[in-house]
Amino acid sequence: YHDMNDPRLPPGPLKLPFIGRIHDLPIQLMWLKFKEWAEIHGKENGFYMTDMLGAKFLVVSDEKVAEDLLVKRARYNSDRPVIRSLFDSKSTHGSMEYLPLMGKNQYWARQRKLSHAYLTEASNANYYGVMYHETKRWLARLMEDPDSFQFSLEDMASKVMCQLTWDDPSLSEYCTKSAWGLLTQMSPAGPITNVLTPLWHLPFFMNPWKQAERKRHDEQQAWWMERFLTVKNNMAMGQQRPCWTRQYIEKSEKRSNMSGDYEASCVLGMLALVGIFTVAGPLSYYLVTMTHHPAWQAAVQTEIDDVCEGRMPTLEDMPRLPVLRACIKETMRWKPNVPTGVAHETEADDVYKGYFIPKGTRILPLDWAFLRNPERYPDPDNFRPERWLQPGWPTYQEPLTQYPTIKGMSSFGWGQRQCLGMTLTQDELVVACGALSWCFNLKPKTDSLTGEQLPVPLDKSNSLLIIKPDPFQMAFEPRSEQRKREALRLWRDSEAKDFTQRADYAGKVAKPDEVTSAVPRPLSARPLPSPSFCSEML
Ligand code: HEM
Repeated sequence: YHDMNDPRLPPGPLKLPFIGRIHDLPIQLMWLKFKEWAEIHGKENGFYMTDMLGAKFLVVSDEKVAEDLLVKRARYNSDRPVIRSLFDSKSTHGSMEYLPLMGKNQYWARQRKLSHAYLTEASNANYYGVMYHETKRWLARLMEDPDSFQFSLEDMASKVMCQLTWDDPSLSEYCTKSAWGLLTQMSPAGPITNVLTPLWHLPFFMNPWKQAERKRHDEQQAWWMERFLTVKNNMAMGQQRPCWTRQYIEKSEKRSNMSGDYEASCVLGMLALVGIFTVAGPLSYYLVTMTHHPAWQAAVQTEIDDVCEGRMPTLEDMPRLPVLRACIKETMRWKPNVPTGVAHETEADDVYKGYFIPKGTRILPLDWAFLRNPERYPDPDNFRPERWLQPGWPTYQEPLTQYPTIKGMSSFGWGQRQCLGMTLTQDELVVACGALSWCFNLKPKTDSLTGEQLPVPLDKSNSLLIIKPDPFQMAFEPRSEQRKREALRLWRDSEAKDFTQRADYAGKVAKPDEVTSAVPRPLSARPLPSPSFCSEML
């Protein structure tokens, strides 16, 4: 630790021997502290260095610096740091499991290529209509059971991913739980072993963290494999409709360089997981911002009514809905859901602006700081969608048929590791937020006892890598009886059509009385998947 305060290194808060600067870094809402330090130590350069238990962090608070380091110097700044509480998070030893966490290795290169191709193809095929179907289901659920909106919102995002990946929306609840398990396990605010990393190395028999992770990991891998094999079996029987897994088995199995079913089941499973909380985050914050800004809500509603003349908006309407896009984008700017950004790790010693950046440094592109830069975003602490709509604001861009777009936002990361889900996110948010504003007035809820409005908190969230607001209550008021009836009709029609199409595919005839309710039935107990086939992996 002798070089921790070495003057050749970028400046930063004074570090203590061994622990560096961990003692006053709160694990809760840590991006606030990171930005506070940026205002002191990174003011001049747009970056500063800190040290946590021997790991060096270069915290970047200026987008220009992120561009220099993560885009222009991407060749050696695109690795990932190891996540202690996962087994082989970087796939250094061939586990091949978590694409977004992989080191810059052969598995990452081929899985990224495949994921990119599938996401592009799905978007060209309009995601097979899945987003409309699931959005209509969600509207119906919100009418039947508005108080469960936080559950049904995540479930909607999960159903979209489960359908795209395996053509089976009934998997959504399990998939969300599985995604939550991985998200907590990989976050600094998750298991203590991500911060006090030496604890992870206790022997297995006396190591509760390793034991718990073994169980989580094995169940997840077994489930991914079970999903993969189910699609394969269905295909053999001629009963599998299009989805990414079928596409892989049909077209990519031979052509892609995947090592076999295990790797394929992982890249597909991971794709399903990664699209749940990422999309659910901005969607939850859209509810928050709309309840707090009724005037903007009204502006979105007016725009939708003018453009769509009473129909629910579709992706074809997107060019003519700039106010909706501005409110979505401003929501993501105001309440970013990956506020710390995702770290890259450097693979070579470097010198930047005269400072030494040693190999193995973790570069943290601090999205919270980028999005609150007052020069680029005047009045950064307030929700101001007009910054995307009116000339004179630094972020204004024409034509409004194309801009604002969330694609390319700093929130999606940088360079060779930039997010692959930007188009999917934009499309899903436009469809879902558009449908919400078409159907409901989003309002605070009134307490039935006191008659007072219940607060919708602005700053209460968890502190995982991908955050979401803490549970709160709000009201979904259909904009009119007629809109309510129309939304319910849309769902009934969509559900009946989906049922018939599935039944036709399976060679059966649909019976209308088998059509299910929008409110989920309790999940039957799932049989625990067997972990045996993959336990020898690690
Ligand atoms: C608002 C929504 C989302 C946000 C804010 C977001 C953010 C990010 C960020 C910050 C990264 C890391 C970038 C970097 O290291 O520089 C990332 C990577 C990734 N994202 Fe997203 N994401 C979102 C939605 C999605 C969706 C819907 C999908 C796919 C279905 C997706 C797939 C991926 C993948 C596969 C990677 C890994 C790329 C790599 O490591 O090479 N993301 N995302």
